[in-house]
Amino acid sequence: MSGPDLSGRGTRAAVLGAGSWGTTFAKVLADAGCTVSLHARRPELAEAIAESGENAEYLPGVALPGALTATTDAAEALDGADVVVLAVPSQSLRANLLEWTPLLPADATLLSLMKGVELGTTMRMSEVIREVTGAGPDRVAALSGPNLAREIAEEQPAATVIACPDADRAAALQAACLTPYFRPYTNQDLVGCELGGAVKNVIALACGIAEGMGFGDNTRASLITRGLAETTRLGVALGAEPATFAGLAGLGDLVATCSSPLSRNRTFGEKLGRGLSLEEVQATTRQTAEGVKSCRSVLDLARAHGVDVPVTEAVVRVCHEDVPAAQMVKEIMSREAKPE
Ligand SMILES: NC(=O)C1=CN([C@@H]2O[C@H](COP(=O)(O)OP(=O)(O)OC[C@H]3O[C@@H](n4cnc5c(N)ncnc54)[C@H](O)[C@@H]3O)[C@@H](O)[C@H]2O)C=CC1
Ligand SMILES: O=C(CO)COP(=O)(O)O
Repeated sequence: MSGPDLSGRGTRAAVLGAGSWGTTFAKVLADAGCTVSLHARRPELAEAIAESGENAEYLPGVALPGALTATTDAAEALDGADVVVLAVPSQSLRANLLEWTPLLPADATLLSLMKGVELGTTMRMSEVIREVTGAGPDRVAALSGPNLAREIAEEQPAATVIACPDADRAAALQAACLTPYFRPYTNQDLVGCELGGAVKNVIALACGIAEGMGFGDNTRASLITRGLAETTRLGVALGAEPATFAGLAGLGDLVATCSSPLSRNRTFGEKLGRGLSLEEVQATTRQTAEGVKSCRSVLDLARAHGVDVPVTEAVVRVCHEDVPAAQMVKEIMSREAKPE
């Protein structure tokens, strides 16, 4: 086995980022038997979590387990950690990691929960992690799947994928977060799992826009299916396994996110579809809708590899080029007719 044994009790995990998903996944790890330190940026949030056993800002009403503590001190959170979980917005990962890298335990597994592609570099999150920390490929993993935080925090059953090129490391992570309500599968296709997660946010924005315009289930199903086709094309061009996109990190996450009112990306799109401007929608939410920024890096990545991604292109035009949603629909529906 190439990594440390993380299975069962005794695993120490640091979760960096105390938003919706970081807090929820910290609870999953604690429920699976790990000792968990959750790092929050703001002292008042860490204090409130410590005092009330609840992250009232992001997950009101969810009782957090006793094995979970919260701190604003990154060194304290990372001290002796076997697993370091990264759960900040994708575009802030690099800056955060520059600060945290000197504190990382030497052989800790670095697990990304993030679903985005870095603007400017078009790097996936695992690539940013490796570049900033210098960690080898066997130490860096990603978790992705149909995992709307609120549902998992309420212990509604869900499955997910842990992707790592090192199968032993993936299996150890699987054991560290397996609970009666959370079922992780392993996969060695890191590229496919990360891309599935990042691109589905863009497709969910498109589905939200369609919903906001008053369109129904046929439109959503068409966007999901053609969105999956373009995600798969891009993934395969980058070396991913096509089968990954039929799995939990592909179709599974796409269906959940494109259909759920809990999705921040879908909800963001819905407001755009109702006619609000990007700035107006941004003013209504503090939480991260990754697709709003990542649509541009996904498009850059696709162009760099000569891959056609019409749904992503349409989302970029509505979000960043002031193209009205109705015009976007006209453009997408008048593309050249072709075989499926
Ligand atoms: N919420 C969900 O249901 C799920 C989210 N994800 C992914 O997990 C990642 C984190 O998402 P959430 O926890 O939902 O986000 P969130 O918006 O709820 O929380 C983000 C956290 O990062 C912290 N942070 C650190 N540096 C920051 C900076 N420079 N700017 C803004 N915030 C900063 C914030 O204080 C906050 O605690 C995203 O990539 C998202 O796509 C993945 C699966 C499910
Ligand atoms: O990734 C998610 C579900 O798997 C969460 O989606 P949102 O970021 O759109 O809320």
